[in-house]
Amino acid sequence: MPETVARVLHILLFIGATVILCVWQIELHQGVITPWDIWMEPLLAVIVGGTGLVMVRRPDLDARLRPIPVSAFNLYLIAALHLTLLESPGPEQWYQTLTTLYWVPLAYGCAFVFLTLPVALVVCSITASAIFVPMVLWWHQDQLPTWTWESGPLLVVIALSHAMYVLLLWAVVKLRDSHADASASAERMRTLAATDVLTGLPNRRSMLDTLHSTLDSSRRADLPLAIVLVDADHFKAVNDRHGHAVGDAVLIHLGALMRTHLRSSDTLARWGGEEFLICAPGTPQEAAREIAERVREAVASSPTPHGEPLTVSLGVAVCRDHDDVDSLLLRADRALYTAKSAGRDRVVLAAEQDLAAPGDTRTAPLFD
Ligand SMILES: Nc1nc2c(ncn2[C@@H]2O[C@H](COP(=O)(O)OP(=O)(O)OP(=O)(O)O)[C@@H](O)[C@H]2O)c(=O)[nH]1
Repeated sequence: MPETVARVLHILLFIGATVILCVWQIELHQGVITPWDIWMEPLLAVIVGGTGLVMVRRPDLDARLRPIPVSAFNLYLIAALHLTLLESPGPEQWYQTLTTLYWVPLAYGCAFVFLTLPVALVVCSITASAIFVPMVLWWHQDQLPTWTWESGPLLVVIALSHAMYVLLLWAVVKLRDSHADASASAERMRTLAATDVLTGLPNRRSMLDTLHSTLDSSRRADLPLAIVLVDADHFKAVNDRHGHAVGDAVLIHLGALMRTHLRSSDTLARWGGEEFLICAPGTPQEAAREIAERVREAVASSPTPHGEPLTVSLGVAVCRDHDDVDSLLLRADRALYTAKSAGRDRVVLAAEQDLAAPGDTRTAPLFD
């Protein structure tokens, strides 16, 4: 996102420099250019385009460079207007004043696009004051000789329209910021809703979404999908002996430890209580067994927060043709149950267990 913003600003600067050069050429050819614009317009184009170039080459300087084209543009307009009023008292003053004034809202816009809101407001106030205060004073003292009596009301109308531009820009920036805030807090809420508070891992709800989408994509790509249900052994005893807080610390340790032994493409979630679930896309049966064994060994051999040995039992299921998420989970759960019954601290594959006990109909409730 910040790169997109930077790219848009670079494009704006290059287009801005090109437009200034076009205006310079048109005014030169039509003979309506002022003596100062003969050099001020190309100088402005060089500053604007040059800043864009430096920004592209040195993105680290972006924030420091942003005020340069904005200040140059605003200062140019203030200078051009004052020079027009002081140095060009002929009939062309009217034309030159108005052509300068209609560029000023663009300078306000640049301030809001390139600078922070408070700085932009300060820049716009300075520009508007530097333009309108002397003009009104001169008009009031009848020092604008070629202007007719309509000049006064016209000045007021233009000043009001400029105030409206600034107000509108302020409103747009405020709306944009509040939209960005709302998007960020919606994103935060989405993350919170999908995260287990204790371990920071994806929670059951989020894992169910992952399972459904991974099953679909694995089917489409004709890739194997394995899941591993992991359950801490005798965890109740940890709580009973060391207290719930230590039990919590053990669960956090378990989640972090297992995460380090999985690929980045695998998802590890807290499935509930002392149960974790691994979703391993693109994993056939033997590889799934290896993952489960690796996790089991890592847990058994790592120091624990409560200073006692900790083991886990694991049930592995690889998706078959007719499996859906529920049946896959059920097979992993049965394999885990077998691992527990067989003495814990072991890995059981659903496929082996299906063969060994085809009549097993244990159907523990899997979903809340
Ligand atoms: N500290 C802590 N304990 C939890 C949490 N969630 C579940 N538990 C505890 O985990 C224990 C699970 O106990 P059991 O279901 O009997 O299982 P177990 O003692 O691990 O025995 P087996 O699974 O049969 O090896 C219970 O005492 C729960 O209170 C949690 O978030 N924090």
